[in-house]
Amino acid sequence: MILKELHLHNFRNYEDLTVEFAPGVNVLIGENAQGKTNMLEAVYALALTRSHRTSNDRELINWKQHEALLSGKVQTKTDLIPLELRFTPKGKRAKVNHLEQSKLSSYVGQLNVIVFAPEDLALVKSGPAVRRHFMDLEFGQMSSKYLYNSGQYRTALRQRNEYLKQLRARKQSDRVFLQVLSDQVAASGAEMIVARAGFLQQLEKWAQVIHSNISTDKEELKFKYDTQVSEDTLSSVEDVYQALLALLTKNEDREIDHGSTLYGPHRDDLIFLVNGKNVQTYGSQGQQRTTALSVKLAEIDLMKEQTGEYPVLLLDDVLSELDDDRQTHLLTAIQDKVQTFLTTTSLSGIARQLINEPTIFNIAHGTLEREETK
Ligand SMILES: Nc1ncnc2c1ncn2[C@@H]1O[C@H](COP(=O)(O)OP(=O)(O)OP(=O)(O)O)[C@@H](O)[C@H]1O
Repeated sequence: MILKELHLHNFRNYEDLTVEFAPGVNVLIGENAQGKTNMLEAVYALALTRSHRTSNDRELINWKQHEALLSGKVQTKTDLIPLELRFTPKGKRAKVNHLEQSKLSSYVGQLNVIVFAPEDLALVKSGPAVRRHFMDLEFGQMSSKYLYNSGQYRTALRQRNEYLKQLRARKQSDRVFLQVLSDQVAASGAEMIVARAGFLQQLEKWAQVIHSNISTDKEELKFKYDTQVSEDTLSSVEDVYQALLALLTKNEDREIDHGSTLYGPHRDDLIFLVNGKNVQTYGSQGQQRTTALSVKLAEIDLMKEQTGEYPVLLLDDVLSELDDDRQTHLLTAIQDKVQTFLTTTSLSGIARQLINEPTIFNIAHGTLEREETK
């Protein structure tokens, strides 16, 4: 898919701007603090209704204004889809094809994006919360069912944690209600765990080939979904539900002492193994970067497989962080198939000759100008 046109109104430091993008590589060049990341953030927000770098929507609205508007046109193989997203002090409103969506989850999925920023290179090195966030974000874009279940799970988990705290403080004593909450956590949690295991299997298939190419066949990448339920239950929602419910029921007293839920997908992790060894603990910096890059590139292929369309790729200042070899792999993998937005302060650290006919935009003080091709 291609984001053909984007309109920003009072979004961050953009007052009012309409821009037409190219289907290939769009390079956004500018000095620091001019609005390059804000532009990528706008594309990301138009896709997912929220920012990739803040959870506070107020930050997205221009400081001097009360509302912001993003709109755009997405070209898929078959349709041209108008999208609109309004940020107001009362919340967000989203339209697809000019029709207001009552749930944001029915809006997400029209425009699929993958963002790759320097902090993503730390996917392997960081704590498990980063990898859980990665799974939820990417799988949520590919499956509205996953998005729905993870929302249900968050709500059930919050309620159960609150109730455990009340039991701990002896403000409540009803264990039957705890079981009702345990059942809700186990039901949506089981859906999430089985879906994650399935998606990871698919993603691993793509990532293995890419990793093997980048490492010139010297390394084999494998994924391990690290979850509290036994591996042989992972193909059945009912089996995972029973296993999770049993864990929650058996450990009620411990959980009341903790005042929080200790079992479920919010405690899971994803482990990357290179040649059989955990790359987080034993991998070199280079192996960790290759793993992160392989996973990101694999996502592109998986999204195409799952949705029938390539996503839009956002590369936020990431090329200069990669050596020539990895830059070459990245650029050859995406060119001529994935619409790409790439920010940089200068093209000098980038193997420019690797980019076929880039469309260059100069960004300064929240304005953007397309460079004429010579
Ligand atoms: N809500 C807002 N309203 C108005 N301006 C804002 C708002 N949020 C951020 N800015 C301004 O946007 C600019 C930062 O833009 P951005 O993060 O896109 O920088 P950048 O061009 O990517 O720079 P760098 O190369 O340093 O990452 C800053 O000048 C900041 O003051």
